[in-house]
Amino acid sequence: MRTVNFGYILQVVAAEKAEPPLKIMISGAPASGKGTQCELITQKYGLVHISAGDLLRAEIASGSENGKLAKEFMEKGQLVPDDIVVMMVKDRLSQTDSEQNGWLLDGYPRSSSQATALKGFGFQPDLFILLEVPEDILIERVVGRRLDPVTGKIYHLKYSPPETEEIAARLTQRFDDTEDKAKLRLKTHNQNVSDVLSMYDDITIKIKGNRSKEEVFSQIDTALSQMLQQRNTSPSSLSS
Ligand SMILES: Nc1ncnc2c1ncn2[C@@H]1O[C@H](COP(=O)(O)OP(=O)(O)O)[C@@H](O)[C@H]1O
Repeated sequence: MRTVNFGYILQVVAAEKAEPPLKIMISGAPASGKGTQCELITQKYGLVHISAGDLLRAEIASGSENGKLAKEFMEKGQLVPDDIVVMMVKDRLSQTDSEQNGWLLDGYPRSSSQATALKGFGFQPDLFILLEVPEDILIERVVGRRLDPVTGKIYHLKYSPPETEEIAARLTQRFDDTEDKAKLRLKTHNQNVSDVLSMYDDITIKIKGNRSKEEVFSQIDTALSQMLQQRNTSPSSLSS
């Protein structure tokens, strides 16, 4: 008589019942707090953080032709052409870790054509987070922003200074974090944000970003945990 492997069957059933992982987009003007909030969100929810800006900086560091071309646009605070950015992001979203753990897409889409392209590949977010911060605060944040190349942690010389002298000594500044370049990036953001929002207006939450990082995260955390709760009590999960 064949023995039934109930353990395997339970695993299959559990896998089928498992909720699909969260898919989140976070958007906002330069220095609106996307990177800082992504650190906190990924720590708590285990999503894969995919930053279009980081992918582009890695491309520049690799010395590739695309990287060289991308840097020309980034130096001017302009959007890097879709034919470079779209495939980079689509390929990263398609990787197993993003599919299994869910993704937190940072700084993409930045135009309606990018949003349409991603939708064409079958990527649709559950939630679109827009961080909103007054422009004068943004400029002050950009010029004081520093990065720790060892940990990837983001600091601000005035608002979030490094914990030790050792960290302070190794901090770097992004080549596009000057006041002039920040104003160009801000102009680019303002030119595109309403087109992008119109693509996700039914799943968008707007969050005031001019508060402590903890207060901003608390509002995002509430939205994400409510979303997970709704999923677990939604008719589909009850019936399945
Ligand atoms: N989705 C995108 N499409 C085109 N260019 C992008 C995109 N995301 C980032 N970039 C380029 O990289 C630069 C840095 O982006 P990012 O690291 O997200 O910083 P920030 O959001 O603070 O401007 C942008 O100014 C732009 O030139």
